[in-house]
Amino acid sequence: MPGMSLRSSSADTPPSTMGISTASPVRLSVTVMESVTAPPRGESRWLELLASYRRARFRLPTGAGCGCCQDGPMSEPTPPELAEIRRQIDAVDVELVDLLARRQRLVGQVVTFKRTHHLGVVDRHREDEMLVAIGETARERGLDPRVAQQVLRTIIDGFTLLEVEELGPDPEGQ
Ligand SMILES: C=C(O[C@@H]1C=C(C(=O)O)C=C[C@H]1O)C(=O)O
Repeated sequence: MPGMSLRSSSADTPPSTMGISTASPVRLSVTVMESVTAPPRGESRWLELLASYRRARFRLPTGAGCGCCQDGPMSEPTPPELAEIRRQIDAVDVELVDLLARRQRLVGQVVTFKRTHHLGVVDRHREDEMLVAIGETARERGLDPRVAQQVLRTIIDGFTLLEVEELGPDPEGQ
C-alpha cells in the first residue's frame, strides 16, 4: 500500500502524544503497511480514521479496509522487545479491569439510589460534562484526549446497559 504524504498543521491539532511529534511528518514502521508518512492530526481526521477502522474491524459493509489492520497474526516469532512491551500493556490492562470493577460497584450504588428514588437510567447532561472533563484531564496528563473521550464513551455505554438490565429502559426509550 502506498504511503500517504501529509502535513500536520491543522487548527485542531492536538498535543503530541505517544512521542510522535506533530511538527513534521514522521516515518512510521507498520507491519501491514510498507511504511507510511504520519497522517494529519486533529478531530475530523480522528473521526474519519475511527469510522474506517470500525468498518474494517467489524466488517461492516462498505469499502476497503482502514489501512491500519491486518487479518492474521504478525509474522512470527514475536521479537522479544515487542513481547516485553506487550507484557507491560497486558499488566496495564489488568489494572484497567480492576478500576472498571471498582466503577461497576459504584454504578451498583447508583442503581440502588435510582431504584429507590424512581429515577431514569440516562443522565445526558452528566455524561456531556464527564466527556468534556475527561478530555481536559487527559490533556493535562499526557493522554490523547480523543482516546480518553472515546474510551469513556464506551465505558458509559457499557455501564448504562448494566443499569438498564437492572432498572429497565427509560420511558423515552433512551
Ligand atoms: C452512573 C450513572 O448512570 C448513567 C451512567 C453514567 C456512567 O456510567 O458514568 C453516567 C450517567 C448516567 O447516564 C449516573 O447517573 O451517575
